Amino acid sequence: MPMLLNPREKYAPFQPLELPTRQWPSKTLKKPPRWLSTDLRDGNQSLVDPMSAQQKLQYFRTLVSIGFKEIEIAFPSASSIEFDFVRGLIQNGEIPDDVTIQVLTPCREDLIRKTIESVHGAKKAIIHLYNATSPCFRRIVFGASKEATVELALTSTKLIRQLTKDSDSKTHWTFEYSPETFSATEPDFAIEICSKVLEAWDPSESNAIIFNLPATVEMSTPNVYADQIEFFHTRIPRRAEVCISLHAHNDRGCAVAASEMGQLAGADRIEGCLFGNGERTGNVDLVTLALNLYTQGVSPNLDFSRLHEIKRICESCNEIQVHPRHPYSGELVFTAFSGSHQDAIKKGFEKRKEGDIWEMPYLAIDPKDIGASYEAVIRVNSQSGKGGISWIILQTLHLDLPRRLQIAFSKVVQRSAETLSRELSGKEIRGLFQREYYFDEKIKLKSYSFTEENEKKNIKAVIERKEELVELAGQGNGALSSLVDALNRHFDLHLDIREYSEHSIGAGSGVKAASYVELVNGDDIHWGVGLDPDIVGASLRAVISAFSAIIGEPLADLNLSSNRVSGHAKKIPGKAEEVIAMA
Ligand SMILES: CC(=O)SCCNC(=O)CCNC(=O)[C@H](O)C(C)(C)COP(=O)(O)OP(=O)(O)OC[C@H]1O[C@@H](n2cnc3c(N)ncnc32)[C@H](O)[C@@H]1OP(=O)(O)O
Ligand SMILES: CC(C)C(=O)C(=O)O
Ligand SMILES: [Mg+2]
Repeated sequence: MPMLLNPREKYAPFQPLELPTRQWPSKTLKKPPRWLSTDLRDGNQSLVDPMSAQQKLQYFRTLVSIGFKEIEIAFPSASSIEFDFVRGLIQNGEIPDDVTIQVLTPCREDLIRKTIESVHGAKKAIIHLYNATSPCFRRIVFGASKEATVELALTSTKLIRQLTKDSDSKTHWTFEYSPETFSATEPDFAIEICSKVLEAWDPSESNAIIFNLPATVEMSTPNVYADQIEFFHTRIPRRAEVCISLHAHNDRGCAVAASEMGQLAGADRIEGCLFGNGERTGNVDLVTLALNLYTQGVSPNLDFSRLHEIKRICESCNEIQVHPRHPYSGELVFTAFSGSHQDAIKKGFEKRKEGDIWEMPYLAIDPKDIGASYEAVIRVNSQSGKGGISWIILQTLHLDLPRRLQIAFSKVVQRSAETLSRELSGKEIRGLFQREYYFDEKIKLKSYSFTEENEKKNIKAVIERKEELVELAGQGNGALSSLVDALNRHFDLHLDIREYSEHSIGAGSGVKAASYVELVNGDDIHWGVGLDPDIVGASLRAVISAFSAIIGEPLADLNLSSNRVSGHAKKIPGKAEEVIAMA
């Protein structure tokens, strides 16, 4: 039997550079970077089927509407689709004056010429040149020495300079150079090659050269990348004429952290893709980076206030779905199913006043800032508790349930969720509530009147069930107790009120009263809910609602004069499925 190699023995640890002078760990992010979207280049080149021209155009317009001012639109020498797309944008006047397009080229003369030809007539363009600089690539991919690697970059830079800023073209040219595989390149060599490219291009402060320092593959922990960036930032000559750009891939899942730490370490610009699309595990997610800034009180200068729509467009163009747990944009990221989370969020919303600093249990940002409603925040399944369930009732029916009613109703919902083994929708929960507490209005309060006698209230009421009218009469200290007395006398019951509360719904002429009554009849306990424009009417209806549940059967089927209704209150008549089907 051959011995299995322990995979650990296959890998050598990445050697971080020594940087005892590092400053970045004690810094914080205070301003947004320059953003570049490479969705239409790095994102596009990694798709199973690259986007059609139509899809690229839709994507481009979306990026512009978000507010991107620098957009890498293509690798023009790759295919006629890419080349023609660039031409189309320019010729059809699709590029706003404040947007600069960027195109990528390798260090090959024919491909450089084709790339520059593609942007002919553009008002502003960034020509982005790359060659790999790490020992692994020099040795394995190019078979090239350091000198040859520098020479390749220099020859290409000079050619680009000659064809662009030294030409009589009217385009405003910016140059970007990427030492591809920077994250695996010797830091001194990265400085050496970039310094030579810098001299060859000879930028100015007003039109800086962009050095894009990619973590083409993430090699180590994000702090190691940040050290590499700070090393570069503090040693590259003519720093004022240099823009340091980051281009982090996500092989180890740390691209966001690496890009944030890289900014602390001195970077000015970020390249990435929406929702983290891009080669392999993707480029850094620009949505996450931008919205992370919001949570620190920094405006990213990108508009994600309609994130759902942006996501839909990207999913259709990339033909890749955004994961439901993806930060900020995933379908489930603002949703709490579990009881204690729901309870905390409900309390957070109750205590929050308009204009307060956002301080919400479990919610990093206000869903409204990305165009999401609060409806998805609380969803109910068998792990949910009273807090979340009563929040849904408050949001949808405007009923602010008393605590003991919350507990009672959450048991009803819990049973349904367990029976169905799935989430219940808001509509289903509303249906259960109406079914349980309005009792389908099987027994209705038709009319009532009061007279006073010796500080007591006498009630005469008529209730109806299936067109049968029943006249009741009773006496009590108040309206509720007189109706309870009338029901007890007529149906030979021992009803008593254990708890009562009320509140108004709405304001002005449309105001309504909501009343909640907990009735006890021996072992049977049930809540009733009443709604009426009048507070007394709402209270009486709440009593009838609880009474209906306690007797648990249609009124006509009772032996009205003698039989006590026995057994427990009827909570959910029939199976949960039937109730939900009725809701
Ligand atoms: C990290 C990145 O994302 S870099 C961007 C990668 N994007 C793409 O590759 C998408 C578009 N690419 C293409 O359409 C094609 O690869 C082309 C048109 C550029 C070149 O196609 P081909 O000529 O068929 O070559 P191929 O695709 O095999 O490319 C590899 C060759 O380019 C060389 N090469 C790779 N990178 C570079 C570079 N930056 N500069 C110069 N040459 C390079 C390789 O060493 C290899 O050379 P060899 O053929 O002498 O061994
Ligand atoms: C071309 C470069 C910037 C690149 O995409 C990478 O290194 O990941
Ligand atoms: Mg890349």
